Amino acid sequence: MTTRAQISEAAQFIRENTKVTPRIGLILGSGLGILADEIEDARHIPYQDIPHFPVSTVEGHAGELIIGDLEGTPVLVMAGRFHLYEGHDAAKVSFPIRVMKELGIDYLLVTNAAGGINESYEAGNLMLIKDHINMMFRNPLIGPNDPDLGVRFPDMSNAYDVELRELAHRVAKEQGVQLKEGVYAAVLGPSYETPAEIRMLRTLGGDAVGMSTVPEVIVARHAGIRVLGISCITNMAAGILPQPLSHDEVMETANQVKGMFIRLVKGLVREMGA
Ligand SMILES: O=P(O)(O)O[C@@H]1C[C@H](O)[C@@H](CO)O1
Ligand SMILES: Nc1nc2[nH]cnc2c(=O)[nH]1
Repeated sequence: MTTRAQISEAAQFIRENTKVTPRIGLILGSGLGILADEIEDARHIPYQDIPHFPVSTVEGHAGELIIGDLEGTPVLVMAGRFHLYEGHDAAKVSFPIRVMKELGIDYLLVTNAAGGINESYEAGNLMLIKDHINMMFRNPLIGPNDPDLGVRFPDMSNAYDVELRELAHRVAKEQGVQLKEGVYAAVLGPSYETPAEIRMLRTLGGDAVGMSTVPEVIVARHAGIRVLGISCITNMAAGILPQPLSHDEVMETANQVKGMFIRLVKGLVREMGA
């Protein structure tokens, strides 16, 4: 159970370690941490130093908060995120979003590595998240609701902000970047899906599958933060291609598309921060 005292303690620690007031929060998914190198006047704060923060345990997740300037906008970047499959509960995984809200962040740009379910996708595509399907059977809002943090039953009908999505399509078009748009299905992991599970998720309307993002987005919407989500399709989901899935492939593909990913995110931050 996250308390306001824990949120305030973490936020106060971060304030003491930077003079920047961030406007946009970014979460960098597996293999996408390279964007952290683009932050100017960066202040690096390891997660283990921040009160009540978990620490990252997954390869491809650096495990530090970076606060600084990106394209003229003060940002707070999570270089490395937390996952349910690491053993954290959904409230713990999404605790950083509570802290971002306390620090005054209005926008969350969440990214992840995901498997492509939609067979028109291919590894290396970027997908704008238009909606999600929560197949984690977990919810970060379980338990007593603190009305100062948000309502008991938050609306999720525009979880992935339609205006921000229009902005993303405009920026991608200007950059000549192909940007798919689809539904992100979230599962617990850490095992990848069986081919039968991928067929099920396709039937349910999923275009991509991952193991994160949903707890963070639910808390962001509870807190009134506007959300934009981008999946890097790092592999085709199980059963589509005659090859096994691996985290190495996930990180290799993310590395191959990092230039396009960084350019798009910088363009988005420039527009969102304007
Ligand atoms: O943190 P994200 O969702 O980007 O990482 C994805 C999901 C798993 O953590 C990992 C599996 O390869 O990639
Ligand atoms: N669940 C899941 N997460 C991923 N992250 C990157 N690729 C995949 C995948 O195929 N399935």
